[in-house]
Amino acid sequence: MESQVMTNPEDISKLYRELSLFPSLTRADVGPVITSQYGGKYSNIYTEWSQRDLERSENVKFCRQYIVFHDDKSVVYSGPSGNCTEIKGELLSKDSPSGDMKAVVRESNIKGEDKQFLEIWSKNIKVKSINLTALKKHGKVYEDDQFGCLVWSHSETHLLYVAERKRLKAQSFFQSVSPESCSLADEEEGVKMGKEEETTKGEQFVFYEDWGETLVSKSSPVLCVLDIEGSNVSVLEGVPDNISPGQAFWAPSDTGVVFVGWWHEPFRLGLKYSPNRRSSLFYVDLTGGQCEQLSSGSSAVCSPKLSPDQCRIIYLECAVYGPHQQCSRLCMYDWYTKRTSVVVDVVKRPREDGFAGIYSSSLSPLCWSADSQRILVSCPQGSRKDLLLVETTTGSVTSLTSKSPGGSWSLLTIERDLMVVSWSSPNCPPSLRVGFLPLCGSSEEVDWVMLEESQTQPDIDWQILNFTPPPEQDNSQYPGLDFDALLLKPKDVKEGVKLPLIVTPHGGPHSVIVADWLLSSSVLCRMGFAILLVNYRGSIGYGQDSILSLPGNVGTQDVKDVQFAVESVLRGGAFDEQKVAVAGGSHGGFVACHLIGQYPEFYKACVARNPVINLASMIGSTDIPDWCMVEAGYNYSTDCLPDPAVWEQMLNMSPIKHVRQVKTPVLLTLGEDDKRVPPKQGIEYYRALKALQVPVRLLWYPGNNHSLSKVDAESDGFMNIALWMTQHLSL
Ligand SMILES: CC(=O)N[C@@H](C)C(=O)N[C@@H](C)C(=O)O
Repeated sequence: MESQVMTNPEDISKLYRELSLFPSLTRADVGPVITSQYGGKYSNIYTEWSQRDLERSENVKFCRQYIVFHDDKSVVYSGPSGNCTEIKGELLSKDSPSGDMKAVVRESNIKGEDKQFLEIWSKNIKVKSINLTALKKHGKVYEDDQFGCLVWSHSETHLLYVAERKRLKAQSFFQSVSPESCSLADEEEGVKMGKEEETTKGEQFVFYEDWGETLVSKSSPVLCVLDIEGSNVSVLEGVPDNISPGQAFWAPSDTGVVFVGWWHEPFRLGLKYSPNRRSSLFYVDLTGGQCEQLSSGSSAVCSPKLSPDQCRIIYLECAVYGPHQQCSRLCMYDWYTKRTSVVVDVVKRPREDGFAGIYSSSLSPLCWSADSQRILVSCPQGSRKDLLLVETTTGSVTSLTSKSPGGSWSLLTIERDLMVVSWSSPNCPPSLRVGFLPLCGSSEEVDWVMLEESQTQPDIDWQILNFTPPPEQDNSQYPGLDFDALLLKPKDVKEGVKLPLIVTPHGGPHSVIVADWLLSSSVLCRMGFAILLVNYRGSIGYGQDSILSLPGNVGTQDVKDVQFAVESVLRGGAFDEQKVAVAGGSHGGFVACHLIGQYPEFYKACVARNPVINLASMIGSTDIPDWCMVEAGYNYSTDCLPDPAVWEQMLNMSPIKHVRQVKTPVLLTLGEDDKRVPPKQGIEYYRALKALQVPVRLLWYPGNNHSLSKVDAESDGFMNIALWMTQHLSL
């Protein structure tokens, strides 16, 4: 049969290089309203983008500003102001509320040592640069999305951030005290500060727990405040010792600080992709150091945001343990009445109007309407990501984008009702758009204005397919659930050509693939493959029942859904059933390895990134042992001890159980530093396949964690995957 797939490595790498140029939006801030001398009103919009730089093997961050003239209801004129500028060394940055100042946390390597500085900029002057490393009030500043923040007080006199708690310098019992033992830089700083650094003996090899995948060496965060005038940093007192604080902001009138506190006793569990960790909202008073718990303490909360009128805090809440990502509750705490209300509850099944619930672990940095009555949330609704508008008094939810072209809408910010969003789809890289929020009660559509267009890829065709599982595969506890898949295929297919098909189940398993710009899928599609991305039952975005239907059924329900979707698509006749491959990462790798074990003749090539191979052996080494038990159908508690019956069940549900049947050549891509699904999982599969003489190739990426997303690992991984597919599908 004739093939139209690109097979030459030079051509493939050229195509990858071309499509990897498209940047993604990571942040936008709207500046204050300025009235021009002619009476026109405008605001500057600051945006940050991220782009792969294959030459430098790194992701580069750059910014670009735009000017938007408006009349508070609609955009009158807009355009870029100046070109892009690369941002280097900035860990965090934030303009003050008035827009007059900017704070930056910067890391700089001075004489071979990394130092952190907190800078204050005003007009064209860096007015302060405080050497946080030399101050030794705390360890490294947290720059991550989980705990990190950099927040101006309402008065613009103080800054709040999170850093690692200060640890005494550990020394050997046999350390001889000599001037050479401390570095010159330390000595100079010690002299400047007028004090010697305190040390402790016998603590050198003490184990410090951390918060797991992507949060390695983040163990005991503390809240820190800079008094800008006095250049004085203090670590806030009053936060309970058994709590790790983060996501902090200033309380109304700057009387104290509100934060999320995660309990870390009896031990820490991984937080990444895991918003189901016991946590609460807290308030710590600045004067007395008194700490008050604002939410129940029996749930998991995240992403609190204060309303513009400083009266209410909106936040997300879900159950502790259970599926790692679930349908969230949107809750509101009234600062003055101290009452909490549930604005939007968990949705079990999608409603008539299409609303399927809130699936998010972070609201955008600003998400309130100017009247402090409404909230904007961008989250998956089935296989698309929509912008939802929530009325906080009634809890009514309307979609601002469901009637717009399919794709993915992500809210970057909203300020004085001017929304800044990123939109993309499988054949269109991210574009930047702005639009005004319609007035309360109005059914007007948003008039989106494009600030930065992107290049549509006319050669890529995509659609969302819906599947109803056959009656024998219906879930008796959660009957009548269906699921979706995204299908990408080359637009122009020559007469008589049947396309090879790559099947991709996502990870999680409680996550989803939305109709977004997906680099590797778009390159594979441009090479000539069709790609089927399956949102099997258990994915988020389809109601809580769908999520709950999977735990206890992994390795069967998810696997059968994917196989059903593939076989249904093949029946259409457009694809070559002798050229079907499967590729997935993490739980997606678990599903992929199950598929080649359970359907040994079906798949001609398999790729698995950091796959879950054996739940029973993973539980002792992952940062999320609870996940292994929950997905195997058990409840988890921190005092669970090994139980042979549970281990047997976990083994029976794992892909390793079916390895003897495997015939498909397998490419494994593993991250040496993966804390989530440790690479020993992949090695277990590799050894079994070797013993069974099944073709297997293992790629080992040092310095990479679970996502294998460093630019060199990602690009090398892509090339190897593409060539593995072309080789084993005999293209
Ligand atoms: C909750 C979680 O991290 N689960 C992993 C086993 C997983 O499947 N991760 C997904 C998100 C991935 O694609 O890496």
